[in-house]
Amino acid sequence: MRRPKSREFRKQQRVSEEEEINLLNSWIQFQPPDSGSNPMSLPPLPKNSPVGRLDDDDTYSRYAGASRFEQFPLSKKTKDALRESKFVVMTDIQRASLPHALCGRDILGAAKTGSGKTLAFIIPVLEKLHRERWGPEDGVGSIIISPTRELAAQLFDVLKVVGKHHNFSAGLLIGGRKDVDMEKERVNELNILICTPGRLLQHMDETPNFDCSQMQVLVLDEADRILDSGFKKELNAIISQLPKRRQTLLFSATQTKSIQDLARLSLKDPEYLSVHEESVTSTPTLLKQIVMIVPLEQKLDMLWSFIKTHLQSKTLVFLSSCKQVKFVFEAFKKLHPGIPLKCLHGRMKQERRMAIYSEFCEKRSVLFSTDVAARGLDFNKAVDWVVQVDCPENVASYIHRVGRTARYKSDGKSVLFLLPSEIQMLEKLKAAKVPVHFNKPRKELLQPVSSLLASLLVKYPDMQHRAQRAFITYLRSIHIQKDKDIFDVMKLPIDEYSASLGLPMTPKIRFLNQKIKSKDVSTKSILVEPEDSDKETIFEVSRKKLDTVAFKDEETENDLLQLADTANEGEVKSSEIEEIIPATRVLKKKKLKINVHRPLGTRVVFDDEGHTLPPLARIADTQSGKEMLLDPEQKAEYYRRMRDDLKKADKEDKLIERQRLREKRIKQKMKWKAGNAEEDDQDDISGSEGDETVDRLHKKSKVYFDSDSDEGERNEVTGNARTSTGGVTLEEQEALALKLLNSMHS
Ligand SMILES: Nc1ncnc2c1ncn2[C@@H]1O[C@H](COP(=O)(O)OP(=O)(O)OP(=O)(O)O)[C@@H](O)[C@H]1O
Repeated sequence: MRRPKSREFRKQQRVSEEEEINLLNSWIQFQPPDSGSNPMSLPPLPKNSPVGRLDDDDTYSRYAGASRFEQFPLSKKTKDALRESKFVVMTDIQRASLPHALCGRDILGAAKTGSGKTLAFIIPVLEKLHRERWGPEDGVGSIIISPTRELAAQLFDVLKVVGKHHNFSAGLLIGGRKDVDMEKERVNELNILICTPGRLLQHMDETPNFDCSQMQVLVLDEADRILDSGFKKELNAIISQLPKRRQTLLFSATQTKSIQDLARLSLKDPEYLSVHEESVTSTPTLLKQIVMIVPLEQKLDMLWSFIKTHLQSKTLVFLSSCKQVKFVFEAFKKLHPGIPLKCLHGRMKQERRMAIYSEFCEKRSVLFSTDVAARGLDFNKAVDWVVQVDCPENVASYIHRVGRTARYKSDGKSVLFLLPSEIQMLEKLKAAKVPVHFNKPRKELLQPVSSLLASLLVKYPDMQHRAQRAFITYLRSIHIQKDKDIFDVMKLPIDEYSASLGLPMTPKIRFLNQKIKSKDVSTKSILVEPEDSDKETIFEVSRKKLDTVAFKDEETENDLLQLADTANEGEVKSSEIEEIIPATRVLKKKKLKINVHRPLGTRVVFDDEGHTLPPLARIADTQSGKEMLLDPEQKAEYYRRMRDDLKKADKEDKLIERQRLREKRIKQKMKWKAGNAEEDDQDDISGSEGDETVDRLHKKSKVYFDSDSDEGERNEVTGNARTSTGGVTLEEQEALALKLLNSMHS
């Protein structure tokens, strides 16, 4: 009951003060009511002050030429915070948008990445609520929506810095946080919400009495992303619950001009401010952008070589799926490149995601990421390199990814690996005013990694699963791309790619089976067979002799990348690309190694035609006989049972691997205990307790896991309970299979 009264009171108060407030325009000495001062007794107007409402064109033009925050009619609290944070001179987008935003107009703001768009909407939000004398009991006054959690957290940090002298309450509402109940209790007390669309909608749907009917300013950061189809449903639902009378601010480096998109937001006579539209380039001027043609099967070699030759750089690597990120990160980590590696993707727990983000801000390292890190993130301005291993889905995505470096006044570099079949991307970049240098790598610095990966996959069976998943998801990501001019999964050298990940055999790709069957010409056919003399030069982009110019920077000596032809920027012809010499399949050179330590039951068996057979298939073959397989019904039954057996065998393999890991951990624990026991021995000669512990540990090590549990999650069960959970030993498994086959045979 207190709230309506309070709003009513404020309304009356506003009416009575309107003239004065309008004149003062809250630009100095204004104390909000909750600071303890009497709101009715505003300080007198300073003489000759630049007074006047900001919502008339006269006043707008008065401030349009201002270049420093100090010159703007902002509240003292905002000004103080800006000055303390060393924000003195405004950037182009701030200078262009602030006068309009402070007048209460709707804005569509577009400016290059790293050009200060965040302050261009945080300041108007603070000023609007400040002028409205917004207090805790007024509830939600502004909602700022960001497409990703990390970006939302970053915006929250900026808000805390610039709004530190104000008395507003603000909340960060993002998915993946467990304290949603606590949020529900407090969300109505918050004045500024910074949120991701999903979490905001969750509160709108679930939080009792969640009220944003008084909201004044709605901000969409990375507006084109939030308005695109991925967030369509959420955004429509959100908009339907917001008051129509509001100010709406949309910002992005790649702004949408789609009438349909904008219509959904019911903008009122918006100002379209694209401050860099006339600029020669659509990317930051201090950004050096390189494109290299890298065949799919050599991407990891190239990435590995890049990392090894840029150990002093902070590098952000983009891959197209979580599973690729996981695989490349885990595999490279095991190979110890000599620089810390990190990974970031949407499947990680939120706390971990935030921790990785902060760590990467602080330390020189290589961060492998999906597009969760593509937009808005400002890693302390210090990313040296952005490496796009997989081609972005479109030019906008390219611009945002490279925009993680060369922010504000810093410089930066980026490199994009393009497949020969993705050459059309160059045309699109050129059309979008993205200046790229076409480079070829220095082959003497290349360090192939595929054979190392193959060994890794033998040593760590779980890595094989990761590699398979990475393989499939990459192909799927290409398959589902909309832009078929660039992405064509049928042009990919699938077997070679599989081998380059270290996989012994190409995994089955169900979604492509039909297509692949009908594919009679592989991509190899479009590649020209190299002449003998060229056979080793697998990374030559063209056989044409080009004058090569070294890329001049502090890392020139070690630089893997070589500028092929500066005059050739973005103008590589497809005919040249077709001359790329195909790589020899890595596995051909690899010596066959037999791993005697491989766990029982995991040996790969091949049939006469070279196809892999599951462990039990061989037994089936010897036990069954061909006649039985000729009968269709029996055959179907046989296959069904065989499938069940294979599932069991697969579970068994997983179980063994988990057990192996667990035993390894226990051994380590024992070692550690033994170390401690040695120390203890000096005081306690009997040492019996230590022995008991070891014994206990031994007993404990005989555990079975429920193989249906999620990856990484284990449900331990005791030996007695194992049959009830489906845990069986390998011997039992094989005996069962034999029994089954015998019974079928008889
Ligand atoms: N007026 C200013 N003076 C000094 N530094 C500024 C100013 N405005 C912004 N910056 C700094 O510039 C960097 C980039 O700003 P911001 O993150 O707002 O860019 P952006 O345009 O939103 O980029 P993106 O398009 O990638 O989201 C930040 O580190 C920010 O602190």
